[in-house]
Amino acid sequence: MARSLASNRIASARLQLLDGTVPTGVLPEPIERSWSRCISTGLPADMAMRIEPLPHQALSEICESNARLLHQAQPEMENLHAQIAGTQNMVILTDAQGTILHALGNPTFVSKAERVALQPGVSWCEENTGTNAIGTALVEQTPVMVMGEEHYFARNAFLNCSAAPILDPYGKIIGVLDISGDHRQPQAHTLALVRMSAQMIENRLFTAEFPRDITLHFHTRPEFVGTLWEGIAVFSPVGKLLAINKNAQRLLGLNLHEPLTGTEFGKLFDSTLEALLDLQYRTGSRYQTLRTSQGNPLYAKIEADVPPSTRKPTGNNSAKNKLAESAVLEAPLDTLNTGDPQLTRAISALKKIAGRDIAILIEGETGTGKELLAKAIHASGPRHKGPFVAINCASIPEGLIEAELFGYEDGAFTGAKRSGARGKIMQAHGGTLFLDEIGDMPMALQARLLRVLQERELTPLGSPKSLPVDIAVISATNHQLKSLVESSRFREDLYYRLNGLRIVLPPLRDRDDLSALAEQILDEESRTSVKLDRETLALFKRHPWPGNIRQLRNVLRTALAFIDDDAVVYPHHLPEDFLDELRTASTSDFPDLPQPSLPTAEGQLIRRAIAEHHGNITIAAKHLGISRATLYRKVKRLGIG
Ligand SMILES: Nc1ncnc2c1ncn2[C@@H]1O[C@H](COP(=O)(O)OP(=O)(O)OP(=O)(O)O)[C@@H](O)[C@H]1O
Repeated sequence: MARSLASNRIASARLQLLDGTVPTGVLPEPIERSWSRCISTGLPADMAMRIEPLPHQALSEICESNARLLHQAQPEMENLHAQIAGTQNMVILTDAQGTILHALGNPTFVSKAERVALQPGVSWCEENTGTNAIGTALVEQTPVMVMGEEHYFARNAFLNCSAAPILDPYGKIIGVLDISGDHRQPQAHTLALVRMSAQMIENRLFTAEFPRDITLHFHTRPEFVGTLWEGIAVFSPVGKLLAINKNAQRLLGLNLHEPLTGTEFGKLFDSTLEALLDLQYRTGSRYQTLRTSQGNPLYAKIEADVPPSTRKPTGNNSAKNKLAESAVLEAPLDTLNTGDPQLTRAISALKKIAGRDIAILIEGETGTGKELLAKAIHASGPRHKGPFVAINCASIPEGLIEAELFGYEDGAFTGAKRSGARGKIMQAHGGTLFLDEIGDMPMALQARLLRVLQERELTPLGSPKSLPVDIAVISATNHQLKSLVESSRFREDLYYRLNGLRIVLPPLRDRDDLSALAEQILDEESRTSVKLDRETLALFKRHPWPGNIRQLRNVLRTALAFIDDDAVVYPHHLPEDFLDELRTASTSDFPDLPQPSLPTAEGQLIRRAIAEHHGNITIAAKHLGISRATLYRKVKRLGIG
């Protein structure tokens, strides 16, 4: 019904178009503007267009001058193509003039004559081809979707197209990524997919452009650093901005159209580049926290070609102190209290012992927020100006964990850095050491750790001297540590040392505050106010949530990419994995669950997560907030090799 109303509206709009006028308020705004532009340039809407691809030589020259774009776009196009394989769609890349450089997919959905339009060398600029996603995205400088008869020329009505401009690191449009397909297919998620892939290409262009400068990857949430949503800014060694991506401009609250090149680091952040690099040098960590010039917290990964060991700390103490103060930015304990009674009790117990250096042990399933809680405890206590140093005992190879924790002296073992290294325990001096997945710490190290905790001093590998160390210890585990003690896999004496106060974080399925938690996450994830539909909340309440709050965050983040103008998350916005898990968990309760529809943005995220974690499915699954089994199933279904 809605469909036929829409097609009646567009049919009558087309009749007016043939009379040379554009109806107002009938078409989406970018289409209306584009039709008006086409009319004002005298393009006749009923013109019988001839498609003339560029001759081979001219196309080769254009491809050569766009080699950088082609090189960085190709892998993302292949990813995208793998996801839409089997649907009637093509992935297309054009240059900044709208000329097709590369197209993937077999356009069997169109006639031979129409196929010509989708091949390399054909121009889709608005001036020649009228309203179309590629040309209109170039003029509007924003992602655009053009459906069937919204195309200015009737001969292009066989297509539904979604296109997003691709910007170079200096903010200039250098091309367009587009998915074009059969106009009879639903296109609900295509624009989001294209937008995400264009962003990935932009991030690749960034990294490739500045291999030898100082690059900051940052976000307001630590887990977003290194993802599609991260902000990237590149600085010269003297702290002048060389380039910045759109995400970074948004995160820093900057005007997207203002020229920014040359801006001083200190104008964008509440610190100097020198101080940040010093902090990296002193802590030995590329991951640092800092604030925007308006005081908003950010998490950053620093990529500097200057090896930290060759840098000397500057004597600029005020800048250093300013940064050290801003190094702890976690939410205080109260913000984690969203109304679950078990958590309320835990937070009240934690407040009572604040500042008493009682070792805290946090138990809870994966993704229940153990690390977030540890950071909040640190931020709420008297050590909050000191460092918070986290170490994941499960992810460091057994042979390296000792050196990581205790540090080593110059030449302690082959392959060690000549200058030696401070271990994580020493890095946490004056602050908090967070031992994540403590249950996986090898037995031999448990004895050494126990000694440090008892004697409050440590001896680096290869050193004859002990050094005093002042740390608060918080540990966390997905297991019940007591049962590891009972099966002799964890030392009892260490267990009691670590367990001054035991906090058990409830799994999400048992929490009473799911709705409040989801709202809080939506507030954090979205710049505008977004609501959960009643049915969505009902589905949430029935879901087993094996990935807990991490999974909830990922589900909401994906859904946000797909929501419509009414800013409400409906069940059909939810990702496939979530619905799959729900179907498995409650087949009879929800016969109306949205049916699977490939492609979704999930495939994209999964590929990225697997690549980023070098094929490690366990860590990729954790990063995505889904179980290993679900990830394997998904990988198989999407044919991700
Ligand atoms: N109370 C909360 N409010 C909002 N987001 C939360 C909350 N607790 C956890 N999260 C989010 O869930 C994700 C996982 O949190 P965290 O890393 O602290 O969990 P964890 O229990 O330490 O996980 P793991 O055991 O797998 O290391 C993060 O994205 C975090 O931001």
